[in-house]
Amino acid sequence: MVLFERDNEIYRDRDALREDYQPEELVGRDEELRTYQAALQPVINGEQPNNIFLYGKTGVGKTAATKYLLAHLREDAAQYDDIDLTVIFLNCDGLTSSYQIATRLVNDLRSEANQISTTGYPLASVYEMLWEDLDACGGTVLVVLDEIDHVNDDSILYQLPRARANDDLEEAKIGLIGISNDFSFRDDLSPKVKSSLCEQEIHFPAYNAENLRAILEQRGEVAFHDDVLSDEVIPLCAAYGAKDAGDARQSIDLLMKAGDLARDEETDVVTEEHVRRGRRALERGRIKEGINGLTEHGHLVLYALLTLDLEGEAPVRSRDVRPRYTRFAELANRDPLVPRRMRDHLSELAMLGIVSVTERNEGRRGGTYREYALDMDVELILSAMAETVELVGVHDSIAPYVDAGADEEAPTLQDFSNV
Ligand SMILES: Nc1ncnc2c1ncn2[C@@H]1O[C@H](COP(=O)(O)OP(=O)(O)OP(=O)(O)O)[C@@H](O)[C@H]1O
Repeated sequence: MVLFERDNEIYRDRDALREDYQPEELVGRDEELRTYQAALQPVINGEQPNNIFLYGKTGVGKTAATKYLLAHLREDAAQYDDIDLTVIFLNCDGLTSSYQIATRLVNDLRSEANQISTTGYPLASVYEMLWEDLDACGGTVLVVLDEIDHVNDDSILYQLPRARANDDLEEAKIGLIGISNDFSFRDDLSPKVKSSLCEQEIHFPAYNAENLRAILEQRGEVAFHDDVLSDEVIPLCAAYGAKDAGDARQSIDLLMKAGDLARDEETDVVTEEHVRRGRRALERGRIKEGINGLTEHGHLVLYALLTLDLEGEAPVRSRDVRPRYTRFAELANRDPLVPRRMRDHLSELAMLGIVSVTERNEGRRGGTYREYALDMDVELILSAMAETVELVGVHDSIAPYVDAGADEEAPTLQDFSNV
């Protein structure tokens, strides 16, 4: 019996919609690419490279532009005998200190047999090794630090760009390219780091619907068979993308989700309806991830609000959520937070789009206050909160939603008269 059969009615190459796909051309980024290219020109001229700092929100093409231009730079540099170019690309996600970055760079420059341990050396010794290895490498070395805002101390951001001026390097010409989507990171840099790292700053603005359309058309052509996408699919994905955050990654994900839904249904056309449903599914995924990322008290506050909402009590003020939250915290064997901290959790839930907030006015003499209600469907929230429900018990109001056979061990709370 054949269980798996190849289905390629919809996709020509689905991988072209994945994060790791590097498009041959970047569309809608002409101006930024021109500035970036000019900033890299000294490398080809055999001059000391600029330090470059790229910033902009997530998914606006900072990494894609860097990989695209550096691939061309390498290729074009190869035709000049007097240019010896080395590029080291490091994503700083998971690397939080200058020490970790420096040891990674040393190991990237060394052979397998000469790797150093990632702990145990004084920072100054690691820098010494780094300067030696960079000089041994010689030529021009471009170090790209993507997601540079993960690095908590700025020592390396100061040391690397200034290594030559400080006489640490004689042979190698080093250029640092920092990439960040955290705007406060740039603003918080100390003046001395800012002046060396941000020699050339390039801002990548969010994409508008027209940019996103061009990007999606380019991807769509590679990923889908001809005539599979109905006319409204790409404009709709682009319009949603522009409305949300101008993030190309999010728009490409939406196009893929719509394609997957069409494929699962074994239809041979992707329609507007697939996009709309795909958007809802992705949204649910994001919310679920948001709930999963909350702390225990965040879950307890959400559980309290959920039960009040189901009992028809919402919109409800923070002070009226409190008794139930306190009771749930006690049942879970946790010390309840003070009211202000509990309110912070309600605000966080509102920021995630799980809870809606309404500002109310108490009339001429009173101040304003906020009321909270649930803004998400119950099953979705519950599916992300199984552990909390198990810890606290099943409140009467959620009983109809909890699969009876799913967890026979979970206690049921009958007596909520005091909360
Ligand atoms: N101008 C473009 N043309 C084609 N594809 C693009 C363009 N801009 C972005 N993309 C694609 O969108 C996705 C996200 O882009 P990229 O990773 O470069 O964003 P980023 O700005 O570096 O985001 P982050 O800050 O989250 O790392 C990638 O799949 C990339 O190939």
